[in-house]
Amino acid sequence: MFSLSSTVQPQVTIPLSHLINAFHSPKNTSVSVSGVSVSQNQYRDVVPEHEAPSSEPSLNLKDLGLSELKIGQIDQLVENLLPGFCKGKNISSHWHTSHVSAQSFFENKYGNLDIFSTLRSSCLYGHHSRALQSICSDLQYWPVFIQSRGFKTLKSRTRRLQSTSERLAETQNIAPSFVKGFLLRDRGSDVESLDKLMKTKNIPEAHQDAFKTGFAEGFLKAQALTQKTNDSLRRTRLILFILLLLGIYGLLKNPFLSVRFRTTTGLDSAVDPVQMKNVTFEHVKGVEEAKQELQEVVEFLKNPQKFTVLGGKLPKGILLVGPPGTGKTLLARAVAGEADVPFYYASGSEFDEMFVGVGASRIRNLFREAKANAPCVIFIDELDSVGGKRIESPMHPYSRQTINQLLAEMDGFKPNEGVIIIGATNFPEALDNALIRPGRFDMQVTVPRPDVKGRTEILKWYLNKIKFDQSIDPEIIARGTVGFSGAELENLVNQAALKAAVDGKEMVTMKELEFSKDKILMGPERRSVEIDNKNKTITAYHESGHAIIAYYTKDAMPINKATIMPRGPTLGHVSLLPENDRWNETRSQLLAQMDVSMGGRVAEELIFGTDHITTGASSDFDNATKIAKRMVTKFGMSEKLGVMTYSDTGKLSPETQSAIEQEIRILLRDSYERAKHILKTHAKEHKNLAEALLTYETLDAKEIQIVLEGKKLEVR
Ligand SMILES: Nc1ncnc2c1ncn2[C@@H]1O[C@H](COP(=O)(O)OP(=O)(O)OP(=O)(O)O)[C@@H](O)[C@H]1O
Ligand SMILES: [Zn+2]
Repeated sequence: MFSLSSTVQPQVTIPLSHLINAFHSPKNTSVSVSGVSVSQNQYRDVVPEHEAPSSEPSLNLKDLGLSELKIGQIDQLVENLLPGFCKGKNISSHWHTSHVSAQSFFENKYGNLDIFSTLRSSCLYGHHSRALQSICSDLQYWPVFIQSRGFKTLKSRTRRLQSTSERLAETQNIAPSFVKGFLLRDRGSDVESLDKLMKTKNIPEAHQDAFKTGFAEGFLKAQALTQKTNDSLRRTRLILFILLLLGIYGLLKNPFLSVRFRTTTGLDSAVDPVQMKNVTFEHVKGVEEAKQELQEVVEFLKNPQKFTVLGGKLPKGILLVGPPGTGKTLLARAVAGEADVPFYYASGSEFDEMFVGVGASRIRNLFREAKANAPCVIFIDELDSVGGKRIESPMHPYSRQTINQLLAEMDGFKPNEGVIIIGATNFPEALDNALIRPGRFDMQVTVPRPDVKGRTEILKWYLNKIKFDQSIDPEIIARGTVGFSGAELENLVNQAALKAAVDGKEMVTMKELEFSKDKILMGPERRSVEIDNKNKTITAYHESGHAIIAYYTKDAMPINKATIMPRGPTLGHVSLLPENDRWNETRSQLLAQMDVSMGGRVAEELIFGTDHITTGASSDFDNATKIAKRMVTKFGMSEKLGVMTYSDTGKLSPETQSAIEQEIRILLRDSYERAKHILKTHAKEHKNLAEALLTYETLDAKEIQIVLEGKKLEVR
């Protein structure tokens, strides 16, 4: 409230807002003060049509008894109130006031904002802060600036809202344009909906103000939250974008995507050739036939012209087929070494990666480099892993790409272009037929396990590389290592040398050779394993069971050694060795092998009873089942199924599958019965041999024979 102290009027106390409203109330379409009519727009904002007149009764000067005020007096009045306010400042001398109710008073402040912000400007507020302040402190209402913390009245709350809207307005200066637009959008509808909301909620008059305050505060909080969310959203987007860029950069740098050969052993030489000068046919022993067949390839590589003049066509691709460790890779290196040409090594299993197309691209790289360095040898080891039968299945839609690329490359150069491709595989039957047709890998060279003669040569070759006792006869060792491959023989000599070194010996003797042979046949000794007597006894009778069956079955392989020393994964072992190389095996030999395998379980059942049989026979049954299955499905040794072979039993009809299983079951059952019969017949020998094993732990063929003949063994 403020008091008009001028002489013009008796002491009247009215709120400034009422005064302001009175100047502009609709009733006073023209303010006739001292007879001067003043057009309405000089004193009030044009109230937009859509704004409904406010509900609050408006006051007019007459009601306030101020109708006789003259215009000069009003200016004088304002001058007293706000000195300098009207003089010389480009501040209009009329007040903008709202004609809507007090509820929307503060949002109309935007229209008045320039007034209030000017008021706030230092020229007025700064210089006149004392005058304005002193006046308004009487007025109890500081138009905009003083937040009175006294009791809350309707107006004061409105003022707070006003100051709140001021804060909102302030943010306009710092908020980005879209936030400005949001803040500045017509708030009228908010307020109206607020009115409506209060009406629908029947909020009592006394609480409406609190409701509005709460609304405004909530709105402001929401604004602040939105601002914060927007900021964090922007930061997150920025971080994700940077990560994406880094990820793309990393992928492009990834060696897989660069589709170059990786620098792992074996593949980089596929692109960078290796000269094999130091490997010749001299280094390959025991495979004379293979060496013969490859000799002509060496001639061609040494002198391709000789072949082109004659018009002869050399094979583009040579396939080396044989079991693991028989010297296929060695032979390919020897061909390149003999011809003194670059050697490109690639392992089939490393061509294909998880990325589609990498395999085909690596093959293209390989052939491109080789052609540039012709004459040369390309060696692809494990050819079956890249040239395997093409799997027509949705699971492997790209398995054909690499092999098709290989076929295309092989067709892509002429036979006498000076590039020889040598492939090696242990499983020729797994190769795609398109690979082995004429014009591709059309020359096949078998690299078998060496025979006793070949083994003797290989043993001599490697023994000559170490210090060994001259009393050693390589042939004896060769006889005792039937079925060994070149790699196993090399390993045997190497292990013997290590054993001699560990024992501090000067040279390798027969003992070390035997030790390493057992190691290769039965696995490394596990002396540290503590086996209790009960388990030792079971193992002794189990292994003796195998030995007895082997000893008393005509076509079984001779026993080499029996031991209850834990070796590798087993607690005991009986090793058998054919007396000479077996190029083929007869039905009775296969049946004998099955019976020997059954000997362990049968022994446990006969000695300890069916309730005490152990799991120790699982690998024996695997072995026997494998032999029986090959007899029925591969070797045509089943009367019922005849000579038909069944390669992929998974694709057979259920009837055929059950017929095959039936036949296998019969073979195994008969084998079990045969073994039971032998062990029942030789129960005494079985017991003697088990006790000897418990005493001596390991018995060789001779010692086993002595025990089974009922003789005494010398004390060791
Ligand atoms: N006939 C052999 N004469 C001499 N050494 C041999 C012979 N066979 C194998 N070796 C030795 O065994 C090692 C392995 O042989 P190589 O890698 O050539 O066999 P592979 O048939 O290629 O085996 P895989 O089929 O597993 O690749 C050779 O480095 C060599 O020392
Ligand atoms: Zn066994």
